[in-house]
Amino acid sequence: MSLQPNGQTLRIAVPNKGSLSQAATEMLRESGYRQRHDARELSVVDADNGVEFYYLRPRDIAIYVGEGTLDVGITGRDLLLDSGAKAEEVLSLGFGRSRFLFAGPIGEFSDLSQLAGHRIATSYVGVVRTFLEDRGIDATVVRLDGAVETSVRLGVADAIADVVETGSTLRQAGLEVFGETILESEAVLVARGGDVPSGLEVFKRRLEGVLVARTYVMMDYDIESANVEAAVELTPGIEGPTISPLHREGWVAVRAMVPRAGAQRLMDELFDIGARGILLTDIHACRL
Ligand SMILES: Nc1ncnc2c1ncn2[C@@H]1O[C@H](COP(=O)(O)OP(=O)(O)OP(=O)(O)O)[C@@H](O)[C@H]1O
Ligand SMILES: O=P(O)(O)OC[C@H]1O[C@H](OP(=O)(O)OP(=O)(O)O)[C@H](O)[C@@H]1O
Ligand SMILES: [Mg+2]
Repeated sequence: MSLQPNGQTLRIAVPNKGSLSQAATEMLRESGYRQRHDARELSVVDADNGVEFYYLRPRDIAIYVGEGTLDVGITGRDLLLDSGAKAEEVLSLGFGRSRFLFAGPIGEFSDLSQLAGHRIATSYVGVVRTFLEDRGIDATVVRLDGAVETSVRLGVADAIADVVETGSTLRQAGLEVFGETILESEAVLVARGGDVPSGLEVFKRRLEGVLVARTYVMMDYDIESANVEAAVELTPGIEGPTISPLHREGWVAVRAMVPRAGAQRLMDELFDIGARGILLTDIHACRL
């Protein structure tokens, strides 16, 4: 078994179900790790990489990591904050994005101060209590496990605080958002505060490699040497673009990583200043 430098396996918690589960598993696969093929598997040992994955409820993951039972985990920022666990965010992972907001029956609430004396249903009691306390709003928090939007119609609560992605669940329930956003969430890598478990740096670097590979593409083009400075301003790359001689007098080949977003517009601009043979290719993995 290939182990971490101190001979230990890095133990990693991964969401077993819900919104984060599939994307987390895909990201780990892209990072070169073995993942489960059957949703009933509880853990997977990847001996070649010296890691072990435990598939757990995303809500519980920060608790396992905070207690030190597991070394690192993937969960939602909102779930991490709600848990109150002694775990900290070490990397944001760019998927599972959501907003956490208050909502009430259409036309009934317009300002957060109106929540005073009312009942607010939520599955995120920790986040909501802290938010209300910080603003000195005295309201009753009703803990529900899910389907929070229905609670208002059934008379269990006057307003809700919940995860909103597209907003379609709120609309269906006849509710509307009011007040400021409580928090913006996405999937994050969490570790125990203060500790740097052996193997975490390698694991984190692999995930960062996937994030970069998803965010950037590789651009190649040929251009006359006279125009290369203008072209390089458009494609500065990360460290600096690679410029190689072409077997054609007065021309060079340029290679640079560019952000995926806007890459087509960049190709148009490069063409306009004389670049030709402009190619865009995906990056599968990288270490910067
Ligand atoms: N549409 C969404 N609904 C719920 N959670 C979402 C959504 N989009 C992103 N998330 C994020 O996923 C995490 C919640 O995942 P969790 O598995 O606990 O709930 P779920 O996806 O609602 O699953 P469940 O079927 O158990 O209710 C949070 O970090 C939340 O911000
Ligand atoms: O803004 P939307 O795109 O509509 O997504 C948000 C809804 O999705 C989740 O519910 P889920 O389907 O997980 O059911 P649950 O309430 O039982 O957790 C979340 O709790 C919201 O209700
Ligand atoms: Mg849910």
